[in-house]
Amino acid sequence: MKIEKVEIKRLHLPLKEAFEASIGQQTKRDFLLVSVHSEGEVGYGESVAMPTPFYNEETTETVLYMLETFLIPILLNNPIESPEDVARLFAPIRRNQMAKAALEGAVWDLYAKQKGISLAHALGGTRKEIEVGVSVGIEKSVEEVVHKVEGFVADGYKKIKVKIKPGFDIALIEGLRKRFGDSLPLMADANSAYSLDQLDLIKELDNYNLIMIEQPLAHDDIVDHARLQHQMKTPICLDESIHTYEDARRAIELGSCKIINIKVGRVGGLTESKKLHDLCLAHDVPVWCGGMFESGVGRAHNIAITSLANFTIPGDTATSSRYWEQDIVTPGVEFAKPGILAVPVGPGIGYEINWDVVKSLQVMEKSYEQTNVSI
Ligand SMILES: O=C(O)CCC(=O)C1=CC=C[C@@H](O)[C@@H]1C(=O)O
Ligand SMILES: [Mg+2]
Repeated sequence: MKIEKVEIKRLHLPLKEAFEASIGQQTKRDFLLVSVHSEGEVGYGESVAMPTPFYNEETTETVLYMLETFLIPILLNNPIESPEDVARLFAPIRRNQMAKAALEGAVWDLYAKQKGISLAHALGGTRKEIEVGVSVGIEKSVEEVVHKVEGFVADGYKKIKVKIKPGFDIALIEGLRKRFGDSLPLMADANSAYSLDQLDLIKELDNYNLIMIEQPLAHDDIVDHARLQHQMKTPICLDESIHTYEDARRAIELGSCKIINIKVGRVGGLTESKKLHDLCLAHDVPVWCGGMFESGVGRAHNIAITSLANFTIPGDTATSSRYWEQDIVTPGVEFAKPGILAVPVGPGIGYEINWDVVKSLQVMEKSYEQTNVSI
């Protein structure tokens, strides 16, 4: 397959309401929609980097820079047989996982469309439906979060993830358990807001039957997490600490976690996500698909990867209407049954782009064709 052209559109997509976590507040997505063209077919991918480097080191601007300067020229100048070749071509470039994933995801979609199969099928997925969880931000009071969760439970979401930070943690979890009882599938995500100095406080969370605690300690740590996991019965789940298959291998070996959140962008794409999935399966470590407030394009990629067998925990693959007044795909990503999304069976991502919506959100557009630049 020869990639003839790559297009990038930068879009500003406002969230229905602000979302707060310990790392700051989000009010809109500022992201890149990437299209790759070959032999009349077009594949789509999405950059999930945030505009600010508070979740990880990448931003919308760094992704744009890496795409233009290195990744797109490499792709345009090297014919590929399959999407796995893209990961191999990008391997000499260190990190910049979200930039790599945006382009690699578009090639996976293109590849599946050329073969006339769904992206899920191309990835080796077997599920026809996936269970869906929802991520709930920090609010001004425990009551406000409880109220939000009431709505999501009524919608049928299969897992509730609440954001915690020091000062908004134990009372919140206690309030939720009081209101919904012990059977509510509940977890907490700290986005690295704690250190081992707060060990006693973190250990208190063991009393609330949480499915897991996501990334309680530093974003670049696996050693302290291992210390913590050895002293807690609640499974620790790693998010920010895992960027590659090798990171996961080391974390599993150390006992730093019992669950891994696979975010396709954070680990550099679908090929690496698949490898990570297989590694975790071999070690009896369940995985789930985390979200980055994706538009329908990124959401469709997340649904496809979640169709693999070891994605046994509902992911943050909420519906389009959870975050957007109008998504950029049509139809929007919505439940087939409460809490359940159908895995699309049409070619590629299985959703069409709504170009009128894209046009209304677009703040920049660029196109790249074969050059003589060699990297
Ligand atoms: O996309 C979703 O629904 C989940 C969003 C979400 O919880 C997160 C996205 C990005 C950074 C964090 O705030 C958080 C996470 O860490 O998982
Ligand atoms: Mg997280």
